[in-house]
This record gives sequence, structure tokens and C-alpha cells, in this order.
Amino acid sequence: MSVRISGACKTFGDHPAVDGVDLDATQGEFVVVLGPSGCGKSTLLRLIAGLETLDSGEIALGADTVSGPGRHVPPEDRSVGVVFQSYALWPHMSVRDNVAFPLESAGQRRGAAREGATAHLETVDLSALAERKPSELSGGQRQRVALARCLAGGARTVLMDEPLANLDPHLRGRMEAEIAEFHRKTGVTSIYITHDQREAMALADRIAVMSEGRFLQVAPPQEIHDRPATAEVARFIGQAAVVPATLRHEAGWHADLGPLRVPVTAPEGLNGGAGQIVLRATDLTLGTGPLSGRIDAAFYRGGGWEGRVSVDGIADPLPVASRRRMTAGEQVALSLHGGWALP
Ligand SMILES: Nc1ncnc2c1ncn2[C@@H]1O[C@H](COP(=O)(O)OP(=O)(O)OP(=O)(O)O)[C@@H](O)[C@H]1O
Repeated sequence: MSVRISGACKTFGDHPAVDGVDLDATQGEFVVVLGPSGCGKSTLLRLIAGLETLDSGEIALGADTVSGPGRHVPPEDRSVGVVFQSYALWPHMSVRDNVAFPLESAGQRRGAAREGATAHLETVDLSALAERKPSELSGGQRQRVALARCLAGGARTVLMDEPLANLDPHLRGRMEAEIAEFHRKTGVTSIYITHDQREAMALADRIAVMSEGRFLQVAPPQEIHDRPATAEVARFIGQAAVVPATLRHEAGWHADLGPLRVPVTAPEGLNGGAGQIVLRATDLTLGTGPLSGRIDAAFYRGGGWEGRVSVDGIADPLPVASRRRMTAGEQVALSLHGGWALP
């Protein structure tokens, strides 16, 4: 089911937790809402689920307006499944009965509900563990039970609130693949919340970058990374320096950076003149070039080194990556061969 949000606002006391959010998620789309702690992600999800009421704006699921002026469809009538960090499974019931529960609640006979549950457990590849209790499962397996229960509840939209936050990094990677597979198999529209940009990049059709109750940019992962709409988005995604520059168009866009001139990509309709450019490690080559800098900090990241280098005349330290060892304090030569001019 499509999810359409227009002008959604929710204030607690005098604090606007969600402050004018618009989103159009199409049927079957996977949208990740990415933002720092406290930016309003969970509140937005609770508004979609119907667990909070809107102050103003509108939310429609498919053709139905479920929240809006004078209208609030209760959560149980929204065909929305919610998966939280804690999976909220019934501890005394078997895995199969946990999944059968929403079917029985909807009036199915026990036998039919258990059959339905078996089919949904197959979808999440848990048939073999159907008779276990939730306490006998790993975090990732419990996660899958929660997803199967969403399907059993007839969810056509699945909302996930940091579902992988409690898992160790290794399991998290595997669960990402499983969630992607679940999404592909079921075709449900998914709205997924996280503060982990790597997770967002891996899963999303589109990422909505959220800050202080607002969406800063809604776009596919690569566009968010390569063509950030604001300095805040650029700094939030990956390692980036945002530096002032004078932008000129002479057979393509260039940025004058004081010590040098760099060809950059730019958004449609850029005016030129004083502006800002975003530089990432992929825009720099270390070891050769006209610039000289000093490595401020360097870390081994498995397979290579990442660090930051200060260059005279450039305000922000620049992110660098190299397969060779980098050491803090080291003097290095470098060249800049690209960048992104902020709109
Ligand atoms: N029921 C409530 N009463 C008062 N303030 C609330 C309530 N729920 C959330 N808030 C406030 O609204 C803001 C947004 O909270 P929300 O839980 O939506 O953020 P979040 O982005 O999901 O954060 P996190 O990633 O830490 O879970 C926070 O400042 C929070 O303190």
C-alpha cells in the first residue's frame, strides 16, 4: 500500500518532534528514514501506525486518509505491521502460535490459523523452529518471527523501528540481507528507521534524511551520497569536508579553493560565485600532487586506512583513504580532482 504524508506535525509540550514532513512512498517501495537520536523518527513511525495523533497535516495509506483533520483510524484498522527493536513476542507461546495469534484474533479457526502461520514461517525460513519458544531463538530469528507475524496480521505496510539495533554487527549484516529478501518476496511497502547510514544505504530504495523533525532530502542512496542537498546531509553521510569556494563555469564547473582550482559537478541551475563544495576521499589522491598537507588522524579500517588531512588555505580537514599505512603527523602530497558544488 502506498504511504502518503503531507505536512505532518506533532508537538510534545512546546517541542516540535515532527515539524512539517512530506513523503510519498509508492506501493512496494523501501524507504529508510535516517537521522540522529531524537530527530523525530520514532514519532513519525508512531504517527503512521496510528499510535500517536497528528496535530496537523494528513496521512493516507493507499486511498484511505487514516490521519487528518477530525479523522484518526485506530492502529488495528490500518493494515500496518510494526516491528520494534524489542520484538514483543509472547514468551509462553511457541513460534508458530505467536504467528498464528493475529490470524486467530481475526476469527480464523485454530487449525487454519496454524496452517497460515506455517506458510508465513516458510517465507522467513523458520519452519524448522516452529515449535520453539522465543527464548530459545537468537535475536535475528526473533526478528524473523516478528516479520512473519506482521504478514499474518495482513500488513500491507511494514514499519520497522531500528529492528537490528540490538544485534551484533555480524548478525546485523545477515539480517539486512534477510530483510531485503523479505521485502522482495512480499512486496509490502516498508518504512524503516535507523541512525545507521550503512544500513540505510544497504536497504533503501530511497533514504529520507531527517533532522530536528524535518526531512532534509529524500532521494536514492547514491544521490544522497554523491549529490547531497545541504552541508548537513553531506556531513551526516560518509566522511566529507564542506569547504567554501568560488564557483565558476568555464567549459564545465570549477571551484577556486585558494591554493587550487578543481573541476566539480554541480546541480542544475547553480548560479556560481561564492558557494560551498563537498569533498570526499574519492575526490583526492594521496602521495602525489600540487598540495601538501598533514595527516591529523588515521585509523585502520580493514583493507585500508582512513584519515583526515589538513591543508593550508582549506578550512575543513579533508577525508582521505589509502591502502598504504597513514600515520598521524605525517606530511603528505595530494591532489584534488573532483567535488560536488552544493546547491
Ligand atoms: N511522548 C512524548 N512526550 C514528550 N516528548 C516526546 C515524546 N516522545 C518523543 N518525545 C520527544 O520528541 C523528540 C523526538 O523523539 P523520537 O523518539 O521521535 O526521536 P528518534 O529520532 O526516534 O530518536 P531515537 O533514535 O533516539 O529513538 C525527542 O526530543 C523526544 O524527547
